[in-house]
Amino acid sequence: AWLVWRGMPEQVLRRKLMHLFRFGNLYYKIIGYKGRELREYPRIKRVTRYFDRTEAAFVVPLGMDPELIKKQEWLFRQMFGPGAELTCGEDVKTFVMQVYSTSVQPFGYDYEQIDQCIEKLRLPIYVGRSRSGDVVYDMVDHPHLLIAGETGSGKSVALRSVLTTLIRSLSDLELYCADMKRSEFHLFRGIARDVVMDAAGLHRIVLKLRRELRQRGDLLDRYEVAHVDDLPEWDRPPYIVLAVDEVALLKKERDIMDGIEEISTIGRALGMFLVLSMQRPDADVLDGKLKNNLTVRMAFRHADEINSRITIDSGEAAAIKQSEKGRMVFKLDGCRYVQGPHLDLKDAYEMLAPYRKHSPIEEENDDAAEATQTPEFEADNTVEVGLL
Ligand SMILES: Nc1ncnc2c1ncn2[C@@H]1O[C@H](COP(=O)(O)OP(=O)(O)OP(=O)(O)O)[C@@H](O)[C@H]1O
Repeated sequence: AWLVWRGMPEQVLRRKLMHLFRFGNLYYKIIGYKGRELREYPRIKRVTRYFDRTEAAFVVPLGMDPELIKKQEWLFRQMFGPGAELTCGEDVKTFVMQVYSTSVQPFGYDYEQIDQCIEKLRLPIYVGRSRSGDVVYDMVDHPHLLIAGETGSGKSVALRSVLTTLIRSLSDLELYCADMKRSEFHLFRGIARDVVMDAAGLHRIVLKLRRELRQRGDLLDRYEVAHVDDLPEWDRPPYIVLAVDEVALLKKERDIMDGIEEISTIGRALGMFLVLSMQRPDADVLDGKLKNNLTVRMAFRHADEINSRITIDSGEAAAIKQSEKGRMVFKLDGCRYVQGPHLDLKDAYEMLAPYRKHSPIEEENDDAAEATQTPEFEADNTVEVGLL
């Protein structure tokens, strides 16, 4: 009977969890009599089995830093497999670990189903499906997204689906797209305010957005509020999203990178958000402030653990198989495996057709005409100097 009891899934999970606490050094140390070290491990409150998952709740001992558990959450996936998800309760000391037996298969972008998930969000990002269900978040609460992964891992498809969802759900969104690879953002011509394919174009956009930041700052000051959402409706500016594909190519463009860093620092309260993508996470580009401000990360397959650590502070994105297209480690309040929706270019064109004001070809001609005129940023600089 004892052997049968020991072999029960609940007991196995309890033992494994205790094992993990011991080997991961997850305990509270007390120095006892004659300097002897006493260890108090987290207490497993319950283990429950459901048809699709097993759930364990544990409480950290009084005095133990819960961050220790959060920092080592990769250990839980190492021990229980990619189906393990760890969440922290509201009382800060209780954690719930769920181990799913089901796996997530690739799936297509289904806008009806996505619409249901994002109903109440102001600036909705549909990430995809994890084993526990659809993953969505509000960009207003979690600004600035970084998408990284090696070539062919699914970054462009993710960018396409994220921007398509935003366009479809906000009628007054101001979208700016910069495509350093010149391969993806033609889809948004005629919809976005501006679509540029080179550093000079992006420089112009960044100057414009920096000016907009200052104007919005003055507006908040005038109304004495802390966020654009608190402004009266008639004077509330729309949200702005700047999407840059392959931002690592801009690392030598100091002016542009400074502008992007400024948006990442003060953009949240002013309603300006970033979506940046890069193939190889570059420590020079992601160093310091910018990396800290890109609070949400989608890490598709990375070439090696070092790269993966730059993106998500853990080596897990290197463990995604090459065949697992669209699979990512999604980092927001911890990490979890998520499968992104597949949206191919033709479907995206059809889906966005009603939002297109004029054809991409017409816009290309407009751009060419604009390029022959005085660049906007030069004119703007003159006005600013005049004002000063
Ligand atoms: N979510 C997904 N589900 C299923 N297949 C996907 C998904 N995302 C991408 N793929 C497949 O992977 C291929 C490559 O994807 P994608 O073009 O997004 O890669 P990438 O990371 O942008 O590569 P590169 O950096 O070279 O442009 C796509 O053509 C598609 O077939």
